[in-house]
Amino acid sequence: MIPSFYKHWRHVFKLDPDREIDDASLDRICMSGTDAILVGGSSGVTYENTVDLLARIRRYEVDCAFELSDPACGVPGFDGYFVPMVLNTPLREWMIGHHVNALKDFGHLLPWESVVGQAYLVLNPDSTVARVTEAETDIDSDTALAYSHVADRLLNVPVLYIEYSGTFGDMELVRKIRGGLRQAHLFYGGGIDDPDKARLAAQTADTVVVGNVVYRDLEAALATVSAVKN
Ligand SMILES: CC(C)=CCC/C(C)=C/CC/C(C)=C/CC/C(C)=C/CC/C(C)=C/CC/C(C)=C/CC/C(C)=C/COP(=O)(O)OP(=O)(O)O
Ligand SMILES: O=P(O)(O)OC[C@@H](O)CO
Ligand SMILES: [Mg+2]
Repeated sequence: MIPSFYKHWRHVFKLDPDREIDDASLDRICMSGTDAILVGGSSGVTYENTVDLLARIRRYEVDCAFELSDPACGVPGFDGYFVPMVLNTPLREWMIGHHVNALKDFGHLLPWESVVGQAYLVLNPDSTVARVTEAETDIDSDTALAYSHVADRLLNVPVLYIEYSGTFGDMELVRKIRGGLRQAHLFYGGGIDDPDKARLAAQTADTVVVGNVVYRDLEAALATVSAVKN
C-alpha cells in the first residue's frame, strides 16, 4: 500500500533545520491551523539539527513529515518521509543515483509504510535546489507538461512537486499540469508570501507549501493558512 498520510493536506509550512526559529514563532506556526509541518532544506541539513527541530515540533499535535535531501539524516519519529527525485536534472545522481546508494546502505531500515517518493519539477533557476541539481529550468510549457505526464502516467509517482522555491510561479502552467494529472497528488511551493498568492496557489494545487516567508515575515506567513483553507 502506498502511504496516504499527506493526501488531506491543503496547507503546509516547510521549516528548514538549518535556519533559526525561536520558540514563540514555532508555537504560532504549529498552532496556526496548518495541516502539517514539512521539515527539509536543500543544504546544511544534518542529523543533529533535524533531531532538534523534530523534538521541538513534537510538543504539538500537528502532522510532521521529513523531506530527505541526505541519506545520513534518516531521523526516526516523523509521521512520514518524502524522498525527492528531480525530473529535470541532467545529473543522474539527483534523479536516481543517490537513492540507489542510500537503499543499498539503509534499505533494510526504512519504514516503508510511511515513505513516499516525490518527483520534483524545479522551475526557478535562482533557487538553491536548481543550482545544486543543475536543473534545466528554461523549458517551455509543453516540455513542463511532458515532464508531468512522464511522472504521473509513466512512472506513477504519488507526488508531483512543482518547485519555484524563492519566487512565485506561473499559476497558468501549474493549472495546466494539474488538469493533466491522472493520479499524482500535486504539491506547489515557491514565493507564497501573502494571502492572495496563497489563494491562487490553492486554486491550482492539491497542497500548498509555504517556506521562506516564515523566517522573513511571520505575520504574512500565518495569514496564508486561512487563505488556503477557507
Ligand atoms: C530510520 C529511518 C526513519 C529512516 C528513514 C530514512 C529514509 C526514508 C531514507 C531514504 C533513503 C533514500 C532513498 C534517500 C535518498 C536521499 C537523497 C540524497 C536523495 C536525493 C534528494 C534530492 C534530489 C535532493 C536535492 C535537493 C532537494 C530536491 C531537496 C528537497 C527539499 C527542498 C527543495 C528544499 C528547499 O530548499 P531550501 O533550502 O529552502 O531552498 P532555498 O534556498 O531556495 O530557500
Ligand atoms: O520558500 P518558498 O519560496 O516559500 O518555497 C517553499 C518550498 O517549495 C521550498 O521547497
Ligand atoms: Mg528555503
